[in-house]
Amino acid sequence: MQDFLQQTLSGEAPRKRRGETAHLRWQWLYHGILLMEPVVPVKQALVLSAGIHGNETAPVEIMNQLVNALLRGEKPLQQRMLVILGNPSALRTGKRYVRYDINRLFGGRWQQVDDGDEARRVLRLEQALENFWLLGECDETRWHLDMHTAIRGSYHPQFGVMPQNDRPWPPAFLDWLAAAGLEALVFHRAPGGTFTHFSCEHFGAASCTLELGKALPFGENDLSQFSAAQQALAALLFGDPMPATRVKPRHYRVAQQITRLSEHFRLHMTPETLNFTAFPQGTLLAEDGDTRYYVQQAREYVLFPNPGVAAGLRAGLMLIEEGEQTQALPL
Ligand SMILES: O=C(O)CCC(=O)N[C@@H](CCC(=O)O)C(=O)O
Ligand SMILES: [Zn+2]
Repeated sequence: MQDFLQQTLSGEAPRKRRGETAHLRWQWLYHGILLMEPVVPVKQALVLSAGIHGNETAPVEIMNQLVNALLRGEKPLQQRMLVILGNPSALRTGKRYVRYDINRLFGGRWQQVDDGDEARRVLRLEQALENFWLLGECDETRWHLDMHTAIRGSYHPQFGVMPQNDRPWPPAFLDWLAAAGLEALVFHRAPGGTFTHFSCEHFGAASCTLELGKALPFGENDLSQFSAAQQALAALLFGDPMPATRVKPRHYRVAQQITRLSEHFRLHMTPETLNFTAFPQGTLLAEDGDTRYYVQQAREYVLFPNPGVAAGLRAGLMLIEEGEQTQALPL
């Protein structure tokens, strides 16, 4: 196999399903799912995924360059690695999803939608992770980097969303995210069916959804904007030098979720509102029939505002910055 992305987009299985270079063995497991293992055993196991949303192409291009360099034998591999292109059908159409947003279906939620390609794909990805982590040694470190791009522009162009739990994050993981150029980290406690929540909750992985700029079609991305992330990935995968950390990421946590409940949902933000726009306490953010969403804390920042989601799904998150005053001020 010469090009993992082209192979995946073709919808065909490769003629040769396994192979090796001087540094590694690879095995094509299924469409968009590739196992790569160094010939010398290692103690790190990484799941690297992109294309969970079919219109988020920059991370797919970045990942494909790295993987193809490994397939050509040009680079050594420092991790046992499962490489995933999440939703091949959506990648082919250039749409976020075909029928269901698969990043809301992990953790068994795929069972709640009518049978379809995307529900089966989530089951396939859950099983792939299970096999991958089960194969490993129990003292392996487990990281999952799921790379996306955002629909809107952002005051922090590159940032991470991380499932929050009571375990401390490994310092090496936080250092890597900072070196990758993430300006902000958003900690989110409520599981929302995302891939990173699933890998963190079920396998104890250190997991992060990386948001690398704005969603654009294939061929329109300026990958030079992501040089820190590319270099940090090359350091992780190949053992290249780590880029210097330019800024320490700011930390936010989710204060409330805005949910679209019905077709009456109204979001009181313009299409130009950027991610991390701040709103003062008392601002009416959205309404849906009798339900109204207001800013509750002294100041909250919006993330992923999207009035067009299906009923029952997240239409935005409201954040507070760690260290800022979190008490509601008197009105
Ligand atoms: O820009 C948007 O509205 C969505 C970008 C995106 O796909 N973000 C992920 C975040 C996943 C997480 O919360 O960890 C998503 O919405 O699935
Ligand atoms: Zn996405």
